[in-house]
Amino acid sequence: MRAVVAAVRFMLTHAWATDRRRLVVASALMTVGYLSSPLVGVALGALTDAVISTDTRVALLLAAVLALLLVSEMLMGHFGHLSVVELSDMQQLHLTDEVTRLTHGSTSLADLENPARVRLLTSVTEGLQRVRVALEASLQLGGAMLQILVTTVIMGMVDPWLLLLPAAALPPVWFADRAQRVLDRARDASADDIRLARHLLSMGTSAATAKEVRLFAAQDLLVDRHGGAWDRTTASLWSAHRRSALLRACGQVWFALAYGGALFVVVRGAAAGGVAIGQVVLVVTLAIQISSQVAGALGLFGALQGAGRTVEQIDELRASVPHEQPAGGAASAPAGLTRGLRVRDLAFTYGGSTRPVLDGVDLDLPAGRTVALVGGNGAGKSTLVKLLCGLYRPSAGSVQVDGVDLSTISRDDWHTRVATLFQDFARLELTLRENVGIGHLPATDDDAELGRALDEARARHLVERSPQGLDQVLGTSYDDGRQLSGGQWQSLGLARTVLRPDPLLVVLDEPASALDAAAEHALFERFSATARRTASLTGAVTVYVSHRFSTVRDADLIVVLDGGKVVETGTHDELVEIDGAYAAMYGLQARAYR
Ligand SMILES: Nc1ncnc2c1ncn2[C@@H]1O[C@H](COP(=O)(O)OP(=O)(O)OP(=O)(O)O)[C@@H](O)[C@H]1O
Repeated sequence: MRAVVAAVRFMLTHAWATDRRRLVVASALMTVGYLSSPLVGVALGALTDAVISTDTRVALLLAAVLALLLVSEMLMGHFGHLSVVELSDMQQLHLTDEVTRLTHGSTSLADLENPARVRLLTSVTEGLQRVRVALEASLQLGGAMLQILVTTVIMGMVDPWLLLLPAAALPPVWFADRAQRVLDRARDASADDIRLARHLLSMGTSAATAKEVRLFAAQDLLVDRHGGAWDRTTASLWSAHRRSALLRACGQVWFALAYGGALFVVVRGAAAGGVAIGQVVLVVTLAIQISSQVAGALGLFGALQGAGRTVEQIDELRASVPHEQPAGGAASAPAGLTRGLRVRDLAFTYGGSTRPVLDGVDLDLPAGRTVALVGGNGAGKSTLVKLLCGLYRPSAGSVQVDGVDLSTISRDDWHTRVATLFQDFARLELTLRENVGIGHLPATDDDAELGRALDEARARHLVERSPQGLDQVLGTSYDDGRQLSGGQWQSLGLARTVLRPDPLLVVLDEPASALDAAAEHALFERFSATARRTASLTGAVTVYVSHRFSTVRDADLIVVLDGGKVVETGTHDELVEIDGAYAAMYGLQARAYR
């Protein structure tokens, strides 16, 4: 019941704010349509009496009224639907926009990796389809309630016992409520399988993964797993639908018994001579109507319960995203760095795990310097980088920005001062302009600024060789889209990074893993020039993660991580001198290249 109230309140408030004239017109048309049905019963009863008393003039008049009422009953709902359909589309669009905004609203990656939140998002996106019909269902439910009320009053005027008939509809409402909950629980429980099925489908159909799928001949596996996920989902939903239908049937059987009782009351009255034939016709007509009215209202009730659940889940999503308070703290990031970044006794454990990935990390990353993070797979390099970027909150300890705890700085503000290029940077199937402009959105329409970034990244030729220039769409999904090679995408990624104005932290996390050693060296040379310029302007710290020691050796400071702890720090020469973990890794790679 609570979900129905939530749905009706949301739909009507939103429709009123969007287009109140259309809402009023739709409500009026539907009300006229719904009220026509009980009036048909009244006209039919009166017509019967007029025919029996051979009053032809009244009978003809009533026949005309009856015809009008029947036409109105058929057409008003249709015109009501036409006036409300556009509003319904606008509502669904509004909610879809809001869900998209809420999905992007959380600045912490941990929220996106939280299984409960991911499940909630799946249920909400599935439920958005149901919301589309909810405005019309709200108006129809209002009309149906009015219709039942008018029908009851008319029947009560024939025999007060008949006033009890609509009360007999309460148990079916209760059963319908239970039935809907059974369905909702099954839908929520299937959210993981639905997500898995979608993921498997996109793996098989997206160009990015299709080559591996084909080369590993994994199509059958994907199809089987996809089928399995859908089988589990449909089995669970079918079983829920069966239980739900049984519950609804219990309510309907109950109502059928009450309906039979009502007819018995009237027929007995007619047999005793206390009820006119016209009134018997009236009650039989209304009693037939009321059973379909109650069944219709129950159906609408179910649809609104589903939509209301989605509206409540969107509220849950809204509550989980901090809106009023800026994420992180209220302080602004400094204009420039003089001391640099300090990491103090930092520990981090991923949600759902008890094992810390970083533990007791202490580091000084001096302003204006280049720092390389090295270590074996899973040592914690990327995690440390994400903590420096403010994408995760530390489990213990702190990151300090010129002595100010990063957790007290507004996260949005900090993010505008961080320039990154990750190994899995986003390759957007949008225009070349947008792919670079996302590094600093205000510059998206500034061709000169984009040109500067593209020059620094040595990617200008990509624009020159594209028929549409900066407005060339990238990717293979569109007819006129242009696909780029791995290295060309990398150059665009770099242009995006250098477009960021005045960064305080520049991060390159294995951006060149797809490049050969010479290309990686060229990339870092280009990047070092930019890093030096940025460092002189803002004292920015540049952190890069790489497994290529030919690149690493040029860093001002090298940090060696192992098992989530810092095991060595120093320059290349110092670390070779110590002859520890770094020297061993460097020696191994140097021998391999000899
Ligand atoms: N999102 C995540 N959720 C849970 N555990 C994670 C997540 N990301 C990484 N880990 C775990 O944290 C540990 C450190 O991973 P991280 O990616 O920081 O290592 P890395 O040093 O960058 O490794 P590589 O050189 O292989 O990229 C690994 O054991 C990994 O399994």
